[in-house]
Amino acid sequence: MSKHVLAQNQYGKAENRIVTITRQGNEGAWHEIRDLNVSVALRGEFREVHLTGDNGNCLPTDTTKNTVYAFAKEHGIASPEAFAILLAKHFVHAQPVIHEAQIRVEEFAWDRVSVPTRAEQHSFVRKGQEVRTAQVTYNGHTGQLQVVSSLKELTVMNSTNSEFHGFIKDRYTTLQEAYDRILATKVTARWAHSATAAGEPEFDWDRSYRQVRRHMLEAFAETYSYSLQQTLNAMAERVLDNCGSVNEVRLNLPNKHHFLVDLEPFGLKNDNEVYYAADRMYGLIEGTIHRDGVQPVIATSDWITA
Ligand SMILES: O=c1[nH]c(=O)c2[nH]c(=O)[nH]c2[nH]1
Repeated sequence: MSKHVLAQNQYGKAENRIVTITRQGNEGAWHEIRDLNVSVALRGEFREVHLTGDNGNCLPTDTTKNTVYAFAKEHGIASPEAFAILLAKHFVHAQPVIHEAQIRVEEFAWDRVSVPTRAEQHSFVRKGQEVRTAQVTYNGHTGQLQVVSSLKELTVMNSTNSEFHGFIKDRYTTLQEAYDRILATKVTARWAHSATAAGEPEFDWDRSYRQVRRHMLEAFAETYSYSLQQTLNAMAERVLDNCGSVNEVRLNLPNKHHFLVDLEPFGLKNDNEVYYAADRMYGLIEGTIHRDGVQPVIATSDWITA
């Protein structure tokens, strides 16, 4: 007889990151997305599992994860609550040893990028304001005034119009070529203003910020992308083409990978609908684009993380 008591216990797979795309309208060009973080906790007859090593009552956490992704395909995600109810009932009804299931869902909300083109059908910006910053350096000897504006934490996604193929293949390459993938990134952008703009007493900094932000978003949404590097260049060029006061743009773009979940083992076909949103590792694409003849001033050594 043990002198210790196994009290409350529960287990399951936590933080299943899942993104779904539902295609509607004309040729499925109108995309609806849902972006969830789903955690499963099962309670029931798990004494043996803890005390003797007999796993006869143990539904693997891996299975709970697979169920989340398979249910997204089979039933869709109507709402966090509806999806959680489906899952909770499934676990309890499917396995007599499971008496209670608790499903926790976080949903990340997205707005459409509003652009005057059809890109709004598949381009999204995550809800919540980005962080705006400014760095001003004034040299008393030279009188030089340097203004670098920036934004960070601006997360964007294109649910189509992104491909990646034709890359180098060496003996370590396993990446498959992609002809329709999700392209998502959390933008950190810094841009340096010309000395003329910086010295202008009436310069409208708020307006300038809004313009730069809008042009970057529009370029992200409207660029049919063959790499995040190409999108980076397009975003910076759009700003330089439209914002006369900006001389230089530096972008740090983590490639927030979304992997198509293999649903074949469950007899389900994944038609680019259900994705696993990985938060690590991530590709990190960085670069500076400046006007010809201008000396770049923005630091290239900052440590940016996704
Ligand atoms: O847009 C991309 N650029 C890359 O350099 C790269 N490398 C990779 O594995 N995936 C991607 N995607």
